[in-house]
Amino acid sequence: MSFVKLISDDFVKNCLEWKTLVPVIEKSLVDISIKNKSTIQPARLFMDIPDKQGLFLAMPSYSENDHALACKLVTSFPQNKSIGIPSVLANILLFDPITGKIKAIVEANRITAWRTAAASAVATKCMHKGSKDILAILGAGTQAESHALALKEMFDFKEVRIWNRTRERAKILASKLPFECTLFESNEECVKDADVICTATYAKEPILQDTWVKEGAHINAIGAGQNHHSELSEALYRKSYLVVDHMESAEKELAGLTQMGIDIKGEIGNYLNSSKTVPEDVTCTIFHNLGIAIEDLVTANFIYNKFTKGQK
Ligand SMILES: NC(=O)C1=CN([C@@H]2O[C@H](COP(=O)(O)OP(=O)(O)OC[C@H]3O[C@@H](n4cnc5c(N)ncnc54)[C@H](O)[C@@H]3O)[C@@H](O)[C@H]2O)C=CC1
Ligand SMILES: O=C([O-])C1=[NH+]CCC1
Repeated sequence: MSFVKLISDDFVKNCLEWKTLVPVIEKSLVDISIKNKSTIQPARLFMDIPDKQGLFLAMPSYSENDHALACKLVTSFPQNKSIGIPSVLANILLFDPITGKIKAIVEANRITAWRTAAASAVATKCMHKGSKDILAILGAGTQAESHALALKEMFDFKEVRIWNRTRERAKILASKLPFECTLFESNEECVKDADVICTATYAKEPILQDTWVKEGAHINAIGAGQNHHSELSEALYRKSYLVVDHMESAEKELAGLTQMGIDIKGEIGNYLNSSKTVPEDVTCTIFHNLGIAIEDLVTANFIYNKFTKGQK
């Protein structure tokens, strides 16, 4: 009799390091941009849970190269934080790609935090050729933490700044990070002269304005659920060069932007494999990090392989 393997967040924690995860995520972003059916990922399903302001998402994907079939089931309940539970809770189901039989359930809270930040690190390296002295993070939750860790590790920023709506949470985040951070009362002051900015909140109104952002800055836009473009102002989009992780997903999830006539220039995988390049004269660059299933698949598969090796 065979059992479904259960892999906990504690096991995941011991497997993940940025220097190994970032190349795995980079390869997955290139693979998904090659439209040849060996990597399959439909736009994900969103189900609203209106009375809880919650969301349920189903994110299936398949990779022939990785010999893996997976589906992440993830919820986003922003009110959870008030009762001490993470807002985003995820599990990844891994299936045998030959038979379709389930083989493991991987707890994926940490995977979600880390694969998203790894994708932002990959995009920052690819899209931003300027200096990397000042990093500004708007938000102080799980994603803010993983982004601070990943980007500091990858680029060794001289200064890491944090702004949050409530200063208390920014202080808690700063106390957890293994390096010094500067806390800001104002989001405008926080991003002034920043080379790279990450937005990782549930803000439904823009928390980043075009006039605050210095020329040449790079922005990773991570937050705000189904309405993914609410954190940045329309004017900022208009003056920036916008790239996404997955075009098919963006057509759905960023429809509000395209309806305003804002052009999505391409998928990050096209830039990573040099089939497209970011022009040198752009004012600012934005990577819209929607978060895609193939990133979850490759990370869960990587963890599963470590888990099963340990059992032999
Ligand atoms: N792109 C991706 O792959 C992923 C995106 N997300 C999104 O990232 C965002 C953050 O997620 P987590 O860090 O897990 O959540 P969290 O609950 O740990 O942190 C949320 C942060 O948003 C701030 N915030 C909440 N409402 C706000 C508002 N109206 N204005 C300004 N700040 C506000 C909170 O103070 C907190 O700092 C969410 O929008 C979530 O949907 C989450 C996981 C993956
Ligand atoms: O990609 C992802 O896992 C998520 N995006 C928004 C909430 C969870």
